[in-house]
Amino acid sequence: MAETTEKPPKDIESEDEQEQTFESLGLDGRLIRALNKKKIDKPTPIQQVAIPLILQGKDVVARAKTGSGKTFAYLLPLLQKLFTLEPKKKLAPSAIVLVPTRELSQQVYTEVSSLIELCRVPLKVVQLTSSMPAPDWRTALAALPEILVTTPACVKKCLSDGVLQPTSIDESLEILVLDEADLLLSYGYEGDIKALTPHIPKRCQCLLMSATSSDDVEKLKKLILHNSYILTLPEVGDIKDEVIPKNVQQFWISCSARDKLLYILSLLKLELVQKKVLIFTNTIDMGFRLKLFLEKFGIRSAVLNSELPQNSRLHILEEFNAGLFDYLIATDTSKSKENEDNGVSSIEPKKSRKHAKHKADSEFGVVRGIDFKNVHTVVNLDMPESAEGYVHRIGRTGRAYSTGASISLVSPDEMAIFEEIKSFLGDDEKDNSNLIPPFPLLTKNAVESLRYRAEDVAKSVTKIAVRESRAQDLRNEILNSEKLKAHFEVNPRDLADLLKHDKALSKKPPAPHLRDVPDYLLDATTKEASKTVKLARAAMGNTNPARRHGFKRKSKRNKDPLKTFTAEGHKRARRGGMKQEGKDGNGNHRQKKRKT
Ligand SMILES: Nc1ncnc2c1ncn2[C@@H]1O[C@H](COP(=O)(O)OP(=O)(O)OP(=O)(O)O)[C@@H](O)[C@H]1O
Repeated sequence: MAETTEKPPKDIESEDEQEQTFESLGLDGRLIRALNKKKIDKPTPIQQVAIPLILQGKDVVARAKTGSGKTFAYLLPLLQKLFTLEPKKKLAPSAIVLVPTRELSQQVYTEVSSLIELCRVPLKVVQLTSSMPAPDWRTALAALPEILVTTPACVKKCLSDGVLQPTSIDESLEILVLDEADLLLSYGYEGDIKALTPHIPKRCQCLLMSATSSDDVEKLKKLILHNSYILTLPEVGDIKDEVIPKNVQQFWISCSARDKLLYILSLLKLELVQKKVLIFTNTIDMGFRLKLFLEKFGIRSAVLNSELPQNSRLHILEEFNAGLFDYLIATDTSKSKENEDNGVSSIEPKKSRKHAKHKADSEFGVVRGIDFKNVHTVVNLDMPESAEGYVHRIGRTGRAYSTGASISLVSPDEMAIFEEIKSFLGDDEKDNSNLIPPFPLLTKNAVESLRYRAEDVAKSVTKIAVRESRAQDLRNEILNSEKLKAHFEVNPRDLADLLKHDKALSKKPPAPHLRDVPDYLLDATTKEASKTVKLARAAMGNTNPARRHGFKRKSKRNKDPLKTFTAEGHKRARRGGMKQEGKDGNGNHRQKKRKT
């Protein structure tokens, strides 16, 4: 099999130079009008390259950074191809989109359904999930949908249960998409994909979309792509631009593990970050500990983790995306990590840990590929376990043409992974690239002004309180999940306003003196920083939740306080080699690492 690698034309390599339109890519007028209704009028670089090639019928392996618009890059030409297909009685779908998780399946399904509706074309799409009973699969496929969105495991089950006939697939299948291809094998779908491959007809156009390249993608290419012409869209620009979108500003804060709650409180309470905020923790218990802690200061948030029932997870995502709450605490670490004897997790009794393991959903993917809408700030309360995990977390902001920021709270124990991340991103000491500088808006004074209150409250969030809240939340969500199931069945795209996920878990309301930060506690620098962030938010049209739905097309560089503001603390930090931030000697540790 000959493999051809083509580079995209020079003029589309740089995002700044692009001038292509959806019309010039050859896209159908109905699709363009549908996109306009979604306020999308300019293709992203990956769309500019991939759409014409897919329209020409080529197999494409598209690799592009997170949030670069890969979903439309394949969905738009896929739909256009189906618009023009001869109508004939087909016993299997013409297009199958395979994704690694149910969340992604729901996301893609919603996107296709909405495009079909806006285009007013008589195409049918169905979604199959492993939680659906087999008779439901039969019913869904009996409606003879043109498009099937599902996971590889479901397709295999459809084949083995006779719900899908291999001969029908052979007759019908025109396009097969493997979305988030880099994850499919790591989610353990190799056997499922192998069960499908013998039935993929030679003429079927195959598309592999992924955010990172890996041996798994190579393996899939060999497994799936059997046309002689394979087109690989190579990395664009240098590695830094490729891995993390340019429009995301990354920062870090050095603090001890013990001070992490204090630091996040300072960031949120002093309003030094733009909302909406997505906060990552490595354990579910830490997620609940943070939620309870913030609640005491009148900051409401929701948690998202693998333990929650699927309907609740989908609904939390919908509510967050609709702007119904501003702070979402997500736990994305693997189950094995959750069950390790580390940190807060270790407090769980054996029985409960077993329960958590049992409950956690293997098809859950809180981060990878999920399109959190209009997240302006990602905070790593705990550092991720790998550089790849960091890239996927940070990729939840700055999607397509929007801007965003990330702040990583790094304790001395996490310096090693932080250094690994920096080197992965190409943060080179020698060329002074300083890709992840210290966060400039939070001064030592501001943090210290909240220390007493934060430490006092942190003590009251006991291990037992965390455990009880976690169990209570799970019970609530299981009940909610039943209601949501009925709700989704009747009205899948509506929002159930009555089921709020950011409800307070503690019985006592926050003490009035903790709700507001008294003026005398704030220094002039922090007041100015907070005012600037608020002004920037207003300038970016980010004050009214309804307006957050709009897509920010241009980065507002000059209005972004992170680009213009310099706090005293930051200057000192630079001069003093981070000493100002850490009693714990992080700066020294960092220096030492750098020399090696
Ligand atoms: N041309 C465009 N203009 C503006 N917004 C766009 C455009 N294309 C896609 N988007 C929006 O950008 C966001 C990110 O797109 P998408 O989810 O397809 O990214 P992705 O490359 O698949 O990311 P990931 O690798 O994280 O899955 C979505 O909200 C999508 O609606």
